[in-house]
Amino acid sequence: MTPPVALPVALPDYAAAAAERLEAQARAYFDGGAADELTLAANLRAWQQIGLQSRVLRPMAGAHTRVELLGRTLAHPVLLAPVAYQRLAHPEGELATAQAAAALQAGMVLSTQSSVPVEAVAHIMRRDPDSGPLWFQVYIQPDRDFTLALVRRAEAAGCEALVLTVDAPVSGARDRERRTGFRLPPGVRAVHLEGLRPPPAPALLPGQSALFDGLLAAMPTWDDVAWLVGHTRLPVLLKGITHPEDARLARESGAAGLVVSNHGGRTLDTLPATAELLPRIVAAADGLPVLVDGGIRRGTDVLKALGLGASAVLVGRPQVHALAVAGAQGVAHMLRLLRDELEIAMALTGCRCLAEAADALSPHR
Ligand SMILES: Cc1cc2nc3c(=O)[nH]c(=O)nc-3n(C[C@H](O)[C@H](O)[C@H](O)COP(=O)(O)O)c2cc1C
Ligand SMILES: CCCCCCC(=O)C(=O)O
Repeated sequence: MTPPVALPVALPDYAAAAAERLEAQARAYFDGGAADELTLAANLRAWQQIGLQSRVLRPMAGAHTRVELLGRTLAHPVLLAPVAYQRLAHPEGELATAQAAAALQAGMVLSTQSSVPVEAVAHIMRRDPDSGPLWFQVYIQPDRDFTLALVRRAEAAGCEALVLTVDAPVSGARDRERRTGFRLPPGVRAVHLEGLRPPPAPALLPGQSALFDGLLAAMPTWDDVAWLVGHTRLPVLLKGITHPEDARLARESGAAGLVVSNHGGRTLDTLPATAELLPRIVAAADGLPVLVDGGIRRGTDVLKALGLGASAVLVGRPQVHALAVAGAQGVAHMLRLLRDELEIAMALTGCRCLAEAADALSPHR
């Protein structure tokens, strides 16, 4: 007899089921972190270690999960983080993810390194009048004109914000990927970067570093943030902020919001967990909306993040796990699970709206 197929009932179930389906290289790419993966593990653990406080007998009729973000009312505070190359997980890739995001009214941030073009993803999101916003994640390329042309495509497609990722001028030491010899298979590519020519390799003088004087010489600085803000009508959020002083510089450069992120533990290993970093960044942001990602796997994690001052959260890996297991339906189910868990957590903490989330945190945490 065939054993019954266990239906995922929580996000970790999708991670386990995806691990059985994905080939070793894709799994290393999606699940891996940098080096010893200490930050990757810390992200998960830190949310778990924050306690909540229950409240009883509160009237909950009319309670809701709505939040205000960049001038829009969102049905709930969960967005899909930019995750590159989703066609590695499922043939429909980001198109399936967009279908799910639209159905579950979740905002979606499309990666510069998406395996499906922004126009096609925007078309899917637009078909649903209740869909959440589509934002476009930008990696500034050495060729600034190329970057700007990509920004124009995102604007024309109807994206409502740009998310400039600033924490990955270079890939982290991705040991897991290297152990499997990770390579993109034929047919999966960064479609937005087609036609981008790598800059000519500079002739290095003796003693110069191929990283600092080669690759990084054309990488963005704070001046480029101001440049991007000045060249688009869209709000620009900076993703990858972990230091309060960088939060201040981001405000000065014209950022409309921040994402506290350590790239899901994929860049600098031993960075603290985002749950630990969040309160100081919220304080330094001085009213700018602050989003957070990294290790969000439970509705209770979402409530804790909002309790610590985040305006919304993003989930990364869970979307590709669910995509690998059941395509668009899987991603929609994963989002539904997270939202249901958030509502349960709010009910049990007596939290009628997310503006009250701070009261849900345990004073003993
Ligand atoms: C496979 C994978 C690809 C990613 N690609 C991008 C990307 O293209 N751009 C970006 O800004 N962040 C990227 N990230 C980072 C996510 O946006 C997000 O910060 C991180 O996944 C959040 O942690 P979580 O996976 O624990 O939810 C990627 C993460 C993963 C796991
Ligand atoms: C130089 C870093 C490029 C990484 C592109 C995709 C990504 O952000 C990730 O895999 O993580």
